[in-house]
Amino acid sequence: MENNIIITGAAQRLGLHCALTLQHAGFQVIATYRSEKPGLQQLRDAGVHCIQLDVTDPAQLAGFITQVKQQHRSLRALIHNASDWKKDAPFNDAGTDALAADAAVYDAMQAVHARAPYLLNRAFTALLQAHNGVTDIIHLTDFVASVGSSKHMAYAASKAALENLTYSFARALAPNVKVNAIAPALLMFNDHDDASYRAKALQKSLLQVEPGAAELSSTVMYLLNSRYITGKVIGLDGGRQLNLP
Ligand SMILES: NC(=O)C1=CN([C@@H]2O[C@H](COP(=O)(O)OP(=O)(O)OC[C@H]3O[C@@H](n4cnc5c(N)ncnc54)[C@H](OP(=O)(O)O)[C@@H]3O)[C@@H](O)[C@H]2O)C=CC1
Ligand SMILES: Nc1nc2c(c(=O)[nH]1)N=C([C@H](O)[C@@H](O)CO)CN2
Repeated sequence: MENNIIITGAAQRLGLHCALTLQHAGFQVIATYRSEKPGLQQLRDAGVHCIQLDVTDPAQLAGFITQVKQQHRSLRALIHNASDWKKDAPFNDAGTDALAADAAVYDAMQAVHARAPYLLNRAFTALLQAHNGVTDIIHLTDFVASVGSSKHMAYAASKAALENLTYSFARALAPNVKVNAIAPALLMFNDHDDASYRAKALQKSLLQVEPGAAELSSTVMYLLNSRYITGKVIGLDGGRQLNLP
């Protein structure tokens, strides 16, 4: 029986760890990636089918959907991990190009975090429903979807849109397909994060730790193994919402 799982943006960091975890757990992982990364060799060595895909490119998205439908009769899960953590452009209401800069950031965030999951979920609904047994859609959102962000407004708004799509698809696709979101706060720093940033970021949660990629992968496995969770947002945030002054 096919046990295919698609995960997007899986060439590095959280997505890479998750794709390898799923493959080693016996699923047949289809990992999409935008640009070549060292992690792709690990995926290929593990037997993961890697497909190049910019989820914001209409032609590439259409081609990917066609390819998957031609090669597979069903899907066990669809995991939307691909993401771009873009900062808002600096406030510059005097500049003539400010509007263009703001529009570019806003459109890019909506395209990767909301438009692409919406289109892929609808394109693959039949494959998810064709699987023998319960199936899953998992959206990677963010803690800031619920509280906003002063420096990543467009990013946070797009993750909030994805969070809302969780509710809509959960209602539309039950009972065969479970649809949930995972909303991390800090899971993994970036290499360029300096000591000051890291200290400040750790202070934001009650638990004050950087848990790493395994925290996400184990939560994905938990959702895949659940028979009774749908329409939920699972917060992986160290108690950040309670870390109040
Ligand atoms: N790391 C953390 O602490 C947190 C992560 N999250 C969320 O968890 C998920 C994984 O996080 P993380 O591993 O840090 O993510 P990354 O920032 O490492 O990005 C994941 C991948 O998304 C790919 N990507 C970006 N834009 C596109 C696109 N248009 N089409 C296809 N792929 C694209 C990137 O490809 P490329 O390399 O080519 O740019 C990258 O490999 C994300 O959704 C993120 O928002 C939320 C809160 C905290
Ligand atoms: N696509 C990404 N989204 C986010 C990242 C990241 O590295 N890539 N990182 C964060 C931060 O860890 C934040 O949660 C804490 O500073 C948020 N989103």
